[in-house]
Amino acid sequence: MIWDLSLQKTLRQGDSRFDVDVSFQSSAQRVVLFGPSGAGKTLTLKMVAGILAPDRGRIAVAGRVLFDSERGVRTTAQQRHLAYMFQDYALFPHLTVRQNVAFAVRQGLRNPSKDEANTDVDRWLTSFGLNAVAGHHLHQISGGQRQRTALARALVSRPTALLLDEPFAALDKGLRQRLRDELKDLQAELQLPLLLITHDDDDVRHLAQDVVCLDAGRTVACGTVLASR
Ligand SMILES: Nc1ncnc2c1ncn2[C@@H]1O[C@H](COP(=O)(O)OP(=O)(O)OP(=O)(O)O)[C@@H](O)[C@H]1O
Repeated sequence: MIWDLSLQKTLRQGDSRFDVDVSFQSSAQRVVLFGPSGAGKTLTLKMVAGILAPDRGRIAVAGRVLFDSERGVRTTAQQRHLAYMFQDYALFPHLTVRQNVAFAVRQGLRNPSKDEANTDVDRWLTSFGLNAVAGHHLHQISGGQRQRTALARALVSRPTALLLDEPFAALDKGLRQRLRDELKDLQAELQLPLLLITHDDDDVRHLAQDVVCLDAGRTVACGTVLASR
């Protein structure tokens, strides 16, 4: 089993309340989380990443138990060693492409210097075709290059799995297609478990080995979600 999740959490904000009750098991490496806006996809990914604590449940990825409320297992996000890529990429605008990628391997609190040598950083800058813009700041590069910078930063820390929240949402159709293919090749090469959120049917068709559908905070049969589109 690659993904073994059972998550329960209640969130409250003022008078409103949102209940998450998500469970799924999958032996597929590439799993897509699919569902309408507000279904609880990002909350689910944040719980897997260790950014948000479930009230109860169990999270195991590729055989490692990351959280188990019954057994008192609660690993931190750092201990989980998963790479999480946010919807807006969460890159640092004041750093260059190289510094953003190197950020994940920095030592201590100091930002990486502009041309500090690091073979892992070089490897990913080269793999993603970012060498020519390595010294550029984020406003000087394209949307696709920003997306690749975020992916390179996620991979440079050698994660044990990749969690991506709408990684292609900000891109036009052609670029989206190309980067989707690149991601698929990369995942196959590294054999990294991948959990990806999307709204896009094409992502589901091309990337998913397994699809988990969410609606109103719950795992539901995919027939209903796909049919309502
Ligand atoms: N801290 C919070 N307190 C209360 N409710 C919250 C909190 N965070 C998120 N929610 C609610 O939980 C629901 C699910 O949010 P989530 O971000 O997981 O949706 P999503 O499926 O990722 O949607 P989208 O596709 O639009 O990104 C939303 O209705 C949101 O308002």
